[in-house]
Amino acid sequence: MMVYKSVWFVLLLIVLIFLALFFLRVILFKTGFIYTLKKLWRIAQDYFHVYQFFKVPELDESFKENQLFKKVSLYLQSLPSLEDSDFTNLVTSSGKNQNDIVLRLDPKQTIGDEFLGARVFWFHEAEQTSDSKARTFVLKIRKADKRRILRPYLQHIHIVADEMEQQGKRDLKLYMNAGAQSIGGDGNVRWRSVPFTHPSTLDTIAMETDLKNKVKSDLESFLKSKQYYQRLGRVWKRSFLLYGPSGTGKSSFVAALANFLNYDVYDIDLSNVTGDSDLKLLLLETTPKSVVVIEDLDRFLMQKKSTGVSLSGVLNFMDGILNSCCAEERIMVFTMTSKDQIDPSILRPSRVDVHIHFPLCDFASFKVLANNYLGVKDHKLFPQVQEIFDNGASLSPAEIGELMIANRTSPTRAIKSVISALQTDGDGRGSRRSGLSNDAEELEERSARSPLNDGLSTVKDLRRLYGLFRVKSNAKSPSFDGGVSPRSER
Ligand SMILES: Nc1ncnc2c1ncn2[C@@H]1O[C@H](COP(=O)(O)OP(=O)(O)OP(=O)(O)O)[C@@H](O)[C@H]1O
Ligand SMILES: [Mg+2]
Repeated sequence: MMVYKSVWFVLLLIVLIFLALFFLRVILFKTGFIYTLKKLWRIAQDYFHVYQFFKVPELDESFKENQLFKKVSLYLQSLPSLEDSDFTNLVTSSGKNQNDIVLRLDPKQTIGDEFLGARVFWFHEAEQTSDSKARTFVLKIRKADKRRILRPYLQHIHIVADEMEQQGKRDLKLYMNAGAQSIGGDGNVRWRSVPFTHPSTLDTIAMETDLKNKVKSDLESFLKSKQYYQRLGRVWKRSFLLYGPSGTGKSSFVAALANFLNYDVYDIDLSNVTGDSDLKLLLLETTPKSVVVIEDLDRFLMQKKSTGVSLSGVLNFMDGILNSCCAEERIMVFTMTSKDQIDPSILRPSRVDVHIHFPLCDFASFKVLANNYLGVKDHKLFPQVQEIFDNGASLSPAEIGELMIANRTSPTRAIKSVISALQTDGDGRGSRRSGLSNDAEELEERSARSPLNDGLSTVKDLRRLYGLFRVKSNAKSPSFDGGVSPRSER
């Protein structure tokens, strides 16, 4: 009887021990008791170390964006400790894909990072100035580790951030020059920015395939040629002159360039520039890896009223002589309707590296548009469309695109509306093919033209309805007026 009782007692004891262990495990692992112990241990360790603090402000002393701040911001997003920390901010990406959720360091948050066996910390410091945007990242690093790891750690941040940029994880920005009135000593900057979300890509631009491939390989070789440019003592920039009638895709091409390269865009409005030195300062305040654009340069140069920017100011700007600012890659783009009345010095060889002509739509471009807008690769009406194009009739891609959008529910109706618009409005402006020429060497021209047709048409209705197409000047884009013979263009 006694043995029987003690067996029961032992069994009960074992069950109790198991239960106790089970509850202890739950308490230790599920309640964060261990985590708290670890944290206390780390705080105790930190207490006995001497730390140094390195600040990375968002703006430098001349209120220019600090590139290191951008890189640190990107780098911190990649840290697993940000995801694992007690709390952090979830924000929607301000970039192209607004459905993306990204993690952002909270102003009250400190996160750790490990590098070469050393532990470093990052936190935010928001400075309360008149400009509420003044933010600073602070790197906290043990004094004993500083000499060993600081430099390699900063290099590591550069490498990781550059990789992330190349993978398109950087949110691109569109900068616009704010005008003289907003530049002051109180921290106001020359450039204002908004997220750059233009969806245009080189694939969605309708242009000759050969030309597109040449542009792509030109850009790729530009990206790889840092040493080459340095050896030649030349500014590491590439410049493009885009010319062609309104609505042929020049601005869309600029956006496509930025998306292709993953570069920010600086859009210079010359009417907001007070003078040549202001223009230089604007260029000085652009950041590397950017596309700097001046739109409608011909219109500006031919304007009667003076804006303070001289031709030589523009030429210096185009040459990017400010080597100090342009040591790193920049793409410059100038757009214009036509090169005909432009001062020859602007077109001098080597001033602008690549000239690209944006013509009115031809059949090949039409097919790209039909694919983009209607999802149609082939259609029974295509031969008819081709014949009309072959006879010289043409419209701008913007006009054709609008017709397709308006009739997008029925591809057949859309193509028919394009056919009828080409027959009534296709005024033979499409007599020049697109071309890319290095140092102003032009591609051949086509001479097919067709008579101008008067009368109200869908395209004209569209023009009136949307007011989409800016009529720049009668001399430069006569075909939009309908009253001037297309032969007088060019
Ligand atoms: N070559 C093209 N490929 C694809 N879409 C185009 C093309 N050209 C124009 N479009 C469409 O037409 C619209 C207007 O084009 P965009 O603003 O790029 O023309 P633009 O040449 O800059 O005109 P402007 O000289 O009036 O500024 C855009 O919505 C664009 O999508
Ligand atoms: Mg444009």
